[in-house]
Amino acid sequence: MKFVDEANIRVEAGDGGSGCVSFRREKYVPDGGPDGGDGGDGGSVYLQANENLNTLIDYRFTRFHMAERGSNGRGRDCTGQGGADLILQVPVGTRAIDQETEESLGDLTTHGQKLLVAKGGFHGLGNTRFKSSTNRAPRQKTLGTPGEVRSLKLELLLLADVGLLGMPNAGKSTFIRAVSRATPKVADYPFTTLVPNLGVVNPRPGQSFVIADIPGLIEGAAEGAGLGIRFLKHLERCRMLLHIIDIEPIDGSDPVHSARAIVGELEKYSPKLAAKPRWLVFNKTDLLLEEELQEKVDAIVKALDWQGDVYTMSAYNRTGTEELSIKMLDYIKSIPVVEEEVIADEDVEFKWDNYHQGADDAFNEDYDDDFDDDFDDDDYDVEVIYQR
Ligand SMILES: Nc1nc2c(ncn2[C@@H]2O[C@H](COP(=O)(O)OP(=O)(O)OP(=O)(O)O)[C@@H](O)[C@H]2O)c(=O)[nH]1
Ligand SMILES: [Mg+2]
Repeated sequence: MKFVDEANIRVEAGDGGSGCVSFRREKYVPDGGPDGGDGGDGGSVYLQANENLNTLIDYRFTRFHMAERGSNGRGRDCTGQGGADLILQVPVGTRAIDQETEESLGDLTTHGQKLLVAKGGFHGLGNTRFKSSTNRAPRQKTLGTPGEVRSLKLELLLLADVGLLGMPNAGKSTFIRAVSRATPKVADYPFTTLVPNLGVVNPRPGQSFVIADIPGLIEGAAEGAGLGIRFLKHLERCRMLLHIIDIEPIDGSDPVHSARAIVGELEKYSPKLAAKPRWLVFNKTDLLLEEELQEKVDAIVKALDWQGDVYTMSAYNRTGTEELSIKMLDYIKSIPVVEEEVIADEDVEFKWDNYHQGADDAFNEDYDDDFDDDFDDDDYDVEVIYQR
């Protein structure tokens, strides 16, 4: 299945239905009062997280999504029907960004979570709402307000506890293969991994965590070198990072230089991500003799002036990988869960009182005392008068 982690869509909420101007006309009731109903509210557009989905591919094909318009009000005090909401299902881990303002509207991190992305229009008022002691046959009504329209960028962020970081060929995919059932491609050329992979690591029965393998980073990635840094966004929700360093690069490059480059790119991408707990893991220990190994590790750690945790492993031979998994599990359990900032579902609240108040004031200004039977030409389009 193709892995799509970004999609641009346009969402349009429904407009509110207009109010109606109508008067009660029945046999023996020749001059009944106003009975024009309000319009219905327009439908809103929501995103809803669904754990059964894992890509945004559908949104590449269908880009326009519209909720229903509210119906207009009708005579006999009939309120127009509200437009149905449109609920778009997206994978858990989706982030919605407003393309114009670049503002994040929210993250959908739990199954079933809903996020309002375009609010439906408010309904217009029928002429019944405008009746008063001084105006018993009002011919005012209001139009519904337009629904919100937004261009959205959807981004799927993988939800993993541990993120793997490192140069191409460091052995990230080999590591995830060693500790989980994930089987990403492994090869001796850079940029083997082109899309992120997730693996579930199960070091002890009933206890597991998720690890994310992303494409390798190189110097200048922030400026677009290699595959760039866009995959780093998948590490934003990780609780810790594992920086994998090839201790004996086949191309003879300096591991210290490479490690610094990775940290530099990380900082350029996001200081918040760079501040996450990070462990150094030296891979490919099988290529060195034991004494040589310790010496080299010490030298690199010293050159990097690294104070944090250091581990060594051979992902290929699977030496040291199990111990590392157990250490990660214990560490993840020991750190408090940082609650994701969940933007609460916004209630669609309509300020009926004020709205009505405003209409009333406008009416009082124009129509005080002497009743004027003129009405706007606009009113004709929904005027309904029942006569028998
Ligand atoms: N000798 C030895 N080779 C290893 C070890 N781990 C990985 N390799 C080799 O290193 C090469 C690259 O491994 P990958 O796992 O594809 O590296 P990667 O970090 O995922 O690379 P990209 O996906 O390109 O970023 C492969 O040829 C692996 O067989 C190890 O522990 N020892
Ligand atoms: Mg890889």
